[in-house]
Amino acid sequence: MTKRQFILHYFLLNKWSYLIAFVCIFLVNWLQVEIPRYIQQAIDLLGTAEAAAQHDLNRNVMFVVVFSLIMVGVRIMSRMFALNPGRITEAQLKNDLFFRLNRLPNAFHQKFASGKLISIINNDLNGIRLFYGIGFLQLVNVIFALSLTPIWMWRISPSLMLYSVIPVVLAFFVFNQGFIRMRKYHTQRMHRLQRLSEQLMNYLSGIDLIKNQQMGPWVKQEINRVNEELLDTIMRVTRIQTFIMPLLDYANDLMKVVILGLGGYMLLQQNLTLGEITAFLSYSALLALPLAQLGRIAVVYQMGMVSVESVQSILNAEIPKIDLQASSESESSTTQTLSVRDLTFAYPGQDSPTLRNVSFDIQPGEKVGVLGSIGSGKSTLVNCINHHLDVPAGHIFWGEEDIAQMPRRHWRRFIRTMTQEPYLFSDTVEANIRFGTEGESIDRGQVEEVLSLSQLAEDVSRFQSGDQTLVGEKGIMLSGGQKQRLSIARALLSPADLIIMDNVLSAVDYETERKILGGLFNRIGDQSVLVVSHRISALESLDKILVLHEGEVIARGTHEELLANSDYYRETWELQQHDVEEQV
Ligand SMILES: Nc1ncnc2c1ncn2[C@@H]1O[C@H](COP(=O)(O)OP(=O)(O)OP(=O)(O)O)[C@@H](O)[C@H]1O
Repeated sequence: MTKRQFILHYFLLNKWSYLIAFVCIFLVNWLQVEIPRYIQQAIDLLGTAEAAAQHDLNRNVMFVVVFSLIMVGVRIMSRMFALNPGRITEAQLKNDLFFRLNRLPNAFHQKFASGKLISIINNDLNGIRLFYGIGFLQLVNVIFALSLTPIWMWRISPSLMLYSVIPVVLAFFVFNQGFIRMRKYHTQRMHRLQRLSEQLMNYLSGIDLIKNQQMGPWVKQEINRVNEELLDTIMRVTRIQTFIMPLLDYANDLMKVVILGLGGYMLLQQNLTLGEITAFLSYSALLALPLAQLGRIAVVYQMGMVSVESVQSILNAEIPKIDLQASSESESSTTQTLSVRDLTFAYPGQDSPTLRNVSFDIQPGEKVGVLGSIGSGKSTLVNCINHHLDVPAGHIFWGEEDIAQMPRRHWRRFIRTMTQEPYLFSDTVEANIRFGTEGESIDRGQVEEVLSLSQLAEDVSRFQSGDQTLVGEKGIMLSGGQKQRLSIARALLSPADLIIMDNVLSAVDYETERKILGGLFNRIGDQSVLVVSHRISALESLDKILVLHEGEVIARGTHEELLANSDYYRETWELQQHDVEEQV
């Protein structure tokens, strides 16, 4: 979508509202220029003593009063219908952005820092709300005011009108120069706001580390630097604004001087009446507000344009074509075989691949383990299987279906991944377990069952409010092991055909790990499981274990077979035996 199409698309969302506002603004402006006409006639009738003139005078005064009252009502309506679309557009855009962000692949989120996204959603959408609300109202108002008012002035005296607008034309010229300069700074301001938000998010996420490592002064200095840059841009915009905004006011004052001077001279020459000069002055007053508004329109317009660009950087980000396909509603009746065939994967920009020629199958109901040292590519393999990473076609299959050709939403109905860094929401234990299952009929018994399967029930019973205890932001109130077990409980609540556990038990002791896995395998009889770990104790009871080393599968088999055939596996096992003995 181009910028123009974007603006039009959201404009048309509220077309009826804008249409009513347009008519109302026209009416207000028409009434505004009509009223001085009656005032003019009334003033010119003041010196006449005839009864007919008295009647005309009363009629003119009545018109002024009635028109003024109508104008109040229409003005309120014009504001309502012109300002509401700004709010509606902002709300609609928030929905559109969240929808898009939810569907964009991981590659997008890796490039776009969360702080920047938050700044776009808060600051840039603010700019768009003003653009579609007050921006529209003031623009239409100014167009009508600046076109209707001079026509009426022209009708009274073309020459006085031409002389009196000279100051305004000059002010416009200078104003335009300021407008061009401001555009650059408005873009800079939005980008610096995004950077500040990005920095703040970064530092707040690591606030514990910053305190522990006494990095406070350095962080303060960094934030101060970014803040100073932002302030500098804001000050530049303000300087230009303080210079050009009053210029338009001065132009209006100057216009009045011309009207009084030149108009007074014309009055003496009897080319104009007193009423006509009064009307002229009223018209010049009518021009004062729109001229002052021009400055604000310029700011709103520029902020709106910058904001549209930022929002478009999200809305125009490409969702992979495959994910746009409607996911088929059919559920698999039986679990399929997962086949990884000759998978080689390199991250973008990497010379050597992280995974090399990896091949294995997970049969329905089979429990498979992957053992590998730190950095051997275990998480990369998991993220290829669950399609977080863009895997090449023809290497990972679910039954006969190539997962690279499957919409991700469809694929994730069959697969559940528990990661080594569980994410918890700032809510209660129960809400975290139930998260994402709204609409499904899950009773308390099921919640208690998964709590006990993940060996968390005892911990939760010790919490002051049981499973209604608030876990704090990102689960700050829980230990690392409790967080991991809570994420296991969450994953167990919603069924899946293939469960992947990526190092999820690294923060629990060997005994708890044994209990969790034992209970888990009992419960998930027919489901396939892939357990990834660098601890052999988590894998030894599985049907098959793959040994991953520097991205390659260097051995495979059962625990006993590997002890007999793989030196790497045996040495790792012997080393880990000491840890087990220490914990027992
Ligand atoms: N997003 C990424 N972009 C580029 N390289 C990456 C990315 N993620 C991981 N890598 C690299 O890929 C290699 C394998 O990482 P991976 O996280 O898969 O290992 P792992 O076996 O899961 O390690 P650990 O046990 O520490 O979790 C590492 O060298 C890592 O630096």
